[in-house]
Amino acid sequence: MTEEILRVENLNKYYGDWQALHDINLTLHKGEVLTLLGPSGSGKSTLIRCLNGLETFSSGAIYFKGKKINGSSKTWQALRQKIGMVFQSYDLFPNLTVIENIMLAPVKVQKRSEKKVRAEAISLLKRVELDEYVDTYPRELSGGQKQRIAIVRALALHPEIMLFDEVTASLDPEMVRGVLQIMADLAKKDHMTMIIVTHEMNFARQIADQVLFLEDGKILENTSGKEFFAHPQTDRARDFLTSMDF
Ligand SMILES: Nc1ncnc2c1ncn2[C@@H]1O[C@H](COP(=O)(O)OP(=O)(O)OP(=O)(O)O)[C@@H](O)[C@H]1O
Repeated sequence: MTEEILRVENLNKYYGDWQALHDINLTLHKGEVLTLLGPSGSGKSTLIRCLNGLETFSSGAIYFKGKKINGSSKTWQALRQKIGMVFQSYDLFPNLTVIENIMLAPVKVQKRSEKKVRAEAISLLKRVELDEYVDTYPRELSGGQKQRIAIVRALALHPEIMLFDEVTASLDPEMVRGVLQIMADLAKKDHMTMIIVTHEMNFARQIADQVLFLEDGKILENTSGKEFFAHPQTDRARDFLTSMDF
């Protein structure tokens, strides 16, 4: 069995009196890809944000490589370098160039050698075919390019797990494929451990080792990708797949 990277036990999350997540349990091993699927408002973003400390949770526990995460901000600060996150909105710093965006945290936070970080950033940019934009500002890039840079920026921190929250949702259709291809490459070639929230069902089917299907903050199905797409067990999941034209 490969190493356990992340385990969530009985996680509950309230916004005020209202419960957004109910008793969430999941386990993810090194190199596995988990996709979080479910209708709008089912709690996918809330869950992924709890996993990197952007949201607090009300009860339950999260373990990173077997170690329980205590909720202190210091613990999260250290952990966040191991947990790469890419959002729907690219969140690049507008006043920094592409290379400055990528190098900022590895140099300033991780205190790694500037020369090495730069060389690595350039090789990552080559990989996503954007090395000619090293000194460009984000405003001069397309949405798809910005999203590829956001992925590179997260990878430059050498994360042990990558979280992707609807990273193609605001992209023009012709930009989507390039971004999904990079994510597929990370899974297949780098064996990156990943959690992906996506509405791209064909992509999810290709990439998911594990699927969690959420509705109203509850896990209705937790199964292999193969099983979920071939034989969804619940009417809700079948309806969802139909509504996604799948
Ligand atoms: N900060 C907040 N305060 C109160 N309620 C919130 C907050 N954030 C999210 N919610 C509610 O929690 C529920 C789950 O939202 P969440 O964004 O996690 O769903 P989702 O599955 O990611 O949806 P989508 O696919 O539309 O992004 C929704 O009903 C939402 O309105």
